[in-house]
Amino acid sequence: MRLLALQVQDFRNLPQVQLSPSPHSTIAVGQNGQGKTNLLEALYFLATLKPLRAGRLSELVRWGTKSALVTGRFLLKGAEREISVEVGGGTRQAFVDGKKAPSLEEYFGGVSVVAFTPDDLEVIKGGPDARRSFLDRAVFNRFPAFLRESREYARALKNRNRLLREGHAVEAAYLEAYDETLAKAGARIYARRRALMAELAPRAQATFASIGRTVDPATYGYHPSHLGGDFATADEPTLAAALRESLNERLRRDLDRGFTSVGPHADDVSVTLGGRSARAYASQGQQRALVLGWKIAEIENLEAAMGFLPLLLLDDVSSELDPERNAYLMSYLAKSGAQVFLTTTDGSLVRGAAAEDTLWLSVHAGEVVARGTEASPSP
Ligand SMILES: Nc1ncnc2c1ncn2[C@@H]1O[C@H](COP(=O)(O)OP(=O)(O)OP(=O)(O)O)[C@@H](O)[C@H]1O
Repeated sequence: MRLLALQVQDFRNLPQVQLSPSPHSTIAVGQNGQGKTNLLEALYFLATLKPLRAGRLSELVRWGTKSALVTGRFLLKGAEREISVEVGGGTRQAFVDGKKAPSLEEYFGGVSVVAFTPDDLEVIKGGPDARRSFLDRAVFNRFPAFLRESREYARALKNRNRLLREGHAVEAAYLEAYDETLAKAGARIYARRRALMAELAPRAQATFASIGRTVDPATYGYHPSHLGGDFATADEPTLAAALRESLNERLRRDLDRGFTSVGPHADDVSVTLGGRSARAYASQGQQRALVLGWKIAEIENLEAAMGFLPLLLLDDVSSELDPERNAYLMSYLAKSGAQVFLTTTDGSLVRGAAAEDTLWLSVHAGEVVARGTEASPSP
């Protein structure tokens, strides 16, 4: 997969950007607050239809304008394909080769992207919400149908919660029908997350072992809470039955509280170092290495599953890592041959990822200017 051309119009502070990225590294350099992350976010949004930073869709549209448009021309398995996404009025519309996309699967069609941002540390430091959304981005990358499936689950959950808020007067048979839908959709989410973690965790553990500078092993795990039975081996109908049973058991409490307390929306990811919670015990540097281990595992896993590397977006990551781990990452990127977009306030930090054909961009007040293709940044 390769991005051949990118066009951005009225996305955040970027009025108009048109560029032909390098097959290897494209590096956007600029001072703080100029639009570097916005450029990566436009690309991430194009490839996933999800904002990179949490928030409302309307935040993506440049102030004073009605809609934003991002278009990318990709080379996928030897054929060229253009996808675009338009955001306006709080909704988004996806297009394939200029026509409305018939389905999300059709739209994604093999396009895949992995982003590294300073916010990724939330997977260690943040709460379960941040960890779930981190996990789900990886699940979606590996199984694009997950976007539709997780929406089905969210819809079923919203309906059930609405009923629960109506309280004990709700007819049991009515609620049972909702539980059935929720349990089936929930079982699919469990199975997708479990499949992703089974592939990813061993790779992430191995990468961490080579960059963590500690003999303590890392573990990355996903264990649904309040779910009986043997989660590791249960098939989907068994998972659905187990979830239905848990929903039943907690019904009285859920009716009192007005929301559903069990299901994939309440799960967490655990990251440990030397058998202890990484959040509580790992140092800052170790926490960063744990995240880096996950991300590199994600890239390798996608390459193994799809036969090609995803597009990589790195937002100001070099300033977050210590020199040794930064050098590791840069040489990994250069060796991997992946197509990479990096942002930085200081070009010298990412020079290790730059090849002869690196495209250097300068970003200032929403203007993105190509400074040419060269092996090192011009002054
Ligand atoms: N919808 C919008 N319309 C116009 N401008 C916006 C919009 N959303 C954000 N901005 C502006 O975009 C700028 C931030 O851009 P961005 O986050 O890309 O900065 P950056 O170059 O990555 O900076 P840093 O190095 O600090 O991370 C801010 O000036 C912000 O006010």
